[in-house]
Amino acid sequence: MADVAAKPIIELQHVTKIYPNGTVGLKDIDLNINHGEFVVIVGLSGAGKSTLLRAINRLHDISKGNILIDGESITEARGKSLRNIRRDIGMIFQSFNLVKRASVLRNVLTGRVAYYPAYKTTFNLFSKEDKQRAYEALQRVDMAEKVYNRADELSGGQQQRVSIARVLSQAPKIILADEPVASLDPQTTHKVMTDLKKINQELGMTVIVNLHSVELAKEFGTRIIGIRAGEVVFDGPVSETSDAQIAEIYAGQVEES
Ligand SMILES: Nc1ncnc2c1ncn2[C@@H]1O[C@H](COP(=O)(O)OP(=O)(O)OP(=O)(O)O)[C@@H](O)[C@H]1O
Repeated sequence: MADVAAKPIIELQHVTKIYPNGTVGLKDIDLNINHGEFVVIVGLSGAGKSTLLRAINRLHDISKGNILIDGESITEARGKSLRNIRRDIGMIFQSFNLVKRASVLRNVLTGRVAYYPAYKTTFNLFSKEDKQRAYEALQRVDMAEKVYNRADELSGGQQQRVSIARVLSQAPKIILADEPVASLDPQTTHKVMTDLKKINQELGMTVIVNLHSVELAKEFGTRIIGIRAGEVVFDGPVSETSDAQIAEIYAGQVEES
């Protein structure tokens, strides 16, 4: 049992991503992320943070290397096994990616589609259990009273919380959040980050969040990974990370103190 618990949930082995136009997105990245971690990825715009998250769930194919999810290669997976691995990975986007004209409930239920054959989701044949599950996910982010509202009637922060509920209804092992608070005001930002933290602590889901704000990274993360020009330039526990180290991620230089 101890061995199973010790196995990382995500393993990146020599991962390189080169875009078709020749831009190097990721350069020979080796990284292990353990079950239950709350990892924050920081770095300048263009450093490769989104590329890294999109490589993990294979929204982007990588050019070299291998990525294992819970011991299984998502890089090599095809068909049903790829779908099954992807079901274990939920994604939260800066722009929420809700179906704006659909109800909140309908949006959250789409988190279940990977569990159904296509025809059932086309005809809205979600089970009673899944509707209950969707409602509970909305309760967890304090959005249950909006269950029948249309998504486009909600504020940005509310839409992001609905997108978190959608991920929860998917019941993944991993949540990837790509700049989830970049377009939100400070108060709403706090609420969304607190929801993610609670989900991590109470449900044990592994969370990886890309953030621009170092302050938020220090407040919510337990581990900081710094990316610069497609490379990991820092990796350490938040509690032991100094401001000078963070400055180095951004500037490429250690500040003298
Ligand atoms: N589809 C693409 N084709 C070519 N180059 C791309 C593509 N997507 C990203 N890039 C490039 O890859 C590098 C990493 O981009 P990425 O979006 O991962 O950075 P980021 O750290 O997430 O930045 P931001 O914080 O602005 O979102 C950048 O140089 C970017 O211009």
